[in-house]
Amino acid sequence: MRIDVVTLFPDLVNCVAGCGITGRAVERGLLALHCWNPRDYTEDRHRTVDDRPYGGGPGMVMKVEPLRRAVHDARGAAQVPATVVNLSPQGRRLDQAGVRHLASRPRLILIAGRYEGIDERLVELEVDEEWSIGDYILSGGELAAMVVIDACARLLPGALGDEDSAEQDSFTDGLLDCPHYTRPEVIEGLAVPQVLLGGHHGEIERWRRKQALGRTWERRPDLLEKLELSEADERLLEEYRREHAP
Ligand SMILES: Nc1nonc1C(=O)N1CCN(Cc2ccccn2)CC1
Repeated sequence: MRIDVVTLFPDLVNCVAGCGITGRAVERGLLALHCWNPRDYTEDRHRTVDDRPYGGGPGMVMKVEPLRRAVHDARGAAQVPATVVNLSPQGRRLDQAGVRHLASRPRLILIAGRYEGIDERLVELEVDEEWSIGDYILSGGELAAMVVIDACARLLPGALGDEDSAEQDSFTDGLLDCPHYTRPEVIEGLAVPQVLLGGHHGEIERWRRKQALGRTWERRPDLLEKLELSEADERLLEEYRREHAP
């Protein structure tokens, strides 16, 4: 998978290529990451990428031309056609289904805007999809782009080692994760649940599934409403509810 990012801060975005699962995906050739700086596509001596908004108002707006030239060169850097994505609070809210959709594209060009935003005509001329990583305002699209890069990289075949794929599995079925514990067995009087110490794998899996169902019910009932639970899951959840009734 190739991801190009149009950004005024390539050093920030390139951090994902240097460590962790994303760094390993790049090392293994699973993911190619390239940044394109609109400032390199300016033609004035001040290298201007933004300007005042028509109609007045606070802040600055990113100009079309430098962005468009950067997108054009990003498109031309590889044969495979790209899906151009603008990261913006106005975009569709990103969830795991959205990540699966984006990770299924052979190429993405992510536009990381700054300031008050980008001239709407760039969106009309070049952007295929707009995505938001959440209903809050960042200082720019770079962190949002890095979230997309990380979440997509984890879905690339071969990106996760065994130690990571379990974590991925626990989220792909739409439930929150169960609690996790490691040594020592007791901290400040808080003991690890006995079932996890007994070595009975069937019981451990049952307990973990029940905890995942129960925590989802308690913390994110909206996620549970989207799921068709099996009869076994319904029974486990009912057991959890009985055990945790206020
Ligand atoms: N939340 C988010 N999920 O994706 N991106 C964000 C996010 O907050 N930002 C900050 C503002 N940037 C510039 C901007 C402002 C207004 C309209 C379009 N672009 C984009 C990226």
